[in-house]
Amino acid sequence: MSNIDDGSWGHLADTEHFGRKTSSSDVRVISYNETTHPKYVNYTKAGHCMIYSKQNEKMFGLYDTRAAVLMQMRFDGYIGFPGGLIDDGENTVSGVNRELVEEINFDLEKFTIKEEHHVISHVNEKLKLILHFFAIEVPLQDFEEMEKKSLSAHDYGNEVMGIVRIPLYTMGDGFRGFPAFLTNAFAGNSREQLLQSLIQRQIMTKEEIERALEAKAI
Ligand SMILES: O=c1[nH]cnc2c1ncn2[C@@H]1O[C@H](COP(=O)(O)OP(=O)(O)O)[C@@H](O)[C@H]1O
Ligand SMILES: [Mn+2]
Ligand SMILES: [Mn+2]
Ligand SMILES: [Mn+2]
Repeated sequence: MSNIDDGSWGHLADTEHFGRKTSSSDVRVISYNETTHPKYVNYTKAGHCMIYSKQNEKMFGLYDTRAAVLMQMRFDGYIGFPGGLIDDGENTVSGVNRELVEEINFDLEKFTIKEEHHVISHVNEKLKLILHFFAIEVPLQDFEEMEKKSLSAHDYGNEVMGIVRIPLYTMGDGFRGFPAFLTNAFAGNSREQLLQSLIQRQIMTKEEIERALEAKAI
């Protein structure tokens, strides 16, 4: 008998409310250095990172793969990026690097997330939560190495239920592939972070993203 109905959150209780779905109206873009303003000193900060490797392979000889992009199936059933809550007093990028080591066994000897990898930050006034987002491009060989190493990450099998690559192509029926992927439940504002960075890192055009968002299963 599963224990989901005992209502307890255990040690998760102090952060579980951050995981609840919020409407996009509660979240607005904020500049990275604005987040260092004293009024945000009591806000909880989180940082997540998109690791990707551009590639021009054709899937089944038909569909442009564009890039290998790493996301994860989380313990809460949402899809999200590796990363997490920055500890009190912890430097933001140090916190992101720590979370990447915990969650995907990131090799800090090879790559470290720096402020130059920053893509966008959002603030959720309601939750008093700031969500920093980074993206780092790596060679495909290193990307594949990371995927393998992620299986022996400390949080593999608890916070992280596995990693996924994202299908960035749209198949013949106009829906399966990327549009179908976007119908998943996403953690925090990770869906927005994904779309923003695909455009910013020139993996997809704004028009392609809009088409994917409008596509309907037939
Ligand atoms: O990929 C993401 N992008 C943006 N926000 C996320 C992502 N994953 C989770 N979040 C939000 O940030 C909060 C903390 O992230 P996470 O659950 O990864 O922390 P942890 O790894 O330290 O436990 C989550 O409760 C959720 O609201
Ligand atoms: Mn954490
Ligand atoms: Mn974590
Ligand atoms: Mn996490």
